[in-house]
Amino acid sequence: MAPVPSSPIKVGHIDDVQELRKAKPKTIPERFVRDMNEGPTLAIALPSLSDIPIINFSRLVNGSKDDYQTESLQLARACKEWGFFQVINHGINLSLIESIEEVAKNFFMLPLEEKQKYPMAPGTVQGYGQAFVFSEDQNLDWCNMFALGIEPPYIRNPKLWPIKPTKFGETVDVYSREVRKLCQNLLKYIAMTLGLKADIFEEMFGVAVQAIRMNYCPPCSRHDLVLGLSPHSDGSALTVLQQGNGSSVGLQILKDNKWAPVQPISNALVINIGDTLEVLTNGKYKSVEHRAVTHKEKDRLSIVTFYAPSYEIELGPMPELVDENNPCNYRRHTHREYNKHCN
Ligand SMILES: O=C(O)CCC(=O)C(=O)O
Ligand SMILES: [Fe+2]
Repeated sequence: MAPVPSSPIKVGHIDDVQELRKAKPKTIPERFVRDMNEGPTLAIALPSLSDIPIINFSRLVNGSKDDYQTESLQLARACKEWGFFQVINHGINLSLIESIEEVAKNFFMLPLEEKQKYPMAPGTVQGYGQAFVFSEDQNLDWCNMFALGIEPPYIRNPKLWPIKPTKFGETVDVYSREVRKLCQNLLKYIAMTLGLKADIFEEMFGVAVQAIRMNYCPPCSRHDLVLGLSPHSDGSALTVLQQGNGSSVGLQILKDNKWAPVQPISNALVINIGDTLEVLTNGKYKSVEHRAVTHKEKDRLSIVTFYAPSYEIELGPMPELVDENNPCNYRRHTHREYNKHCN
């Protein structure tokens, strides 16, 4: 997570979107209104469920040699051509998937005063509010967010850990430990698809940085005018995204310069390659832009884990992936340096 900026910044008035929704304003406040004609359009031939690669994790871990090879090829294709995939049989207990969703939803349903006990200070990324608002004239997303630093322990801010719902902290901790293991394992299989030794990333990353963000987008009567989450790519190495059961279809990823919706698969997790892995792989694996749209009647919850190397590690394309046919495409930087500019 980005360090706290040293000078205070002015972000202007930020409406809480759940409160706005309750107040049913006749028009959407201007700061939320986006120019939907700007940028890429929605894909006409929408991808079907099977288009965005699905990785059966248990076949990578416990499958026969053939299973492993098929799945591993699929994983390589996903990282190269899509930057996104959905992982099934990931080994995280269904009850934990349900519990994190329940505590997240219950948190967002608390009265505003309760949630505001954990405010996200302007320019910072932990607590309740809207992340990435850095100026008074910036557009806002139709989304409430709650974010916490998880690992290493020094990025935790105990004052921002809610005491309600009662099981919140405990559930976030248990869930985050499981997701951390999944990230470490996925990175092993990803390394092997590149012909690298399995623990290359683990050795390189030091004590990896991990953060969780919960996004809640209430329905919006003018969903054609607002965005749940602006287009961005993630600064992480890997991102693990859990889409709420019964939530509206909101995530869209950029594919061939068109927005392609990701159809949720029950109990699956969506994984995407972040900027850090794109740099390390010298651009072989892609960090793809994505956004979230809102729905007229349905709300949407997503629970997102960002997994990245320690802030102190210097990052650049791995020498194994640079040669005369693949010249170095990125300059070296530390993860901390990178986080000053983006997330
Ligand atoms: O809510 C989603 O589907 C997208 C979340 C996301 O991209 C993020 O939090 O970085
Ligand atoms: Fe993202």
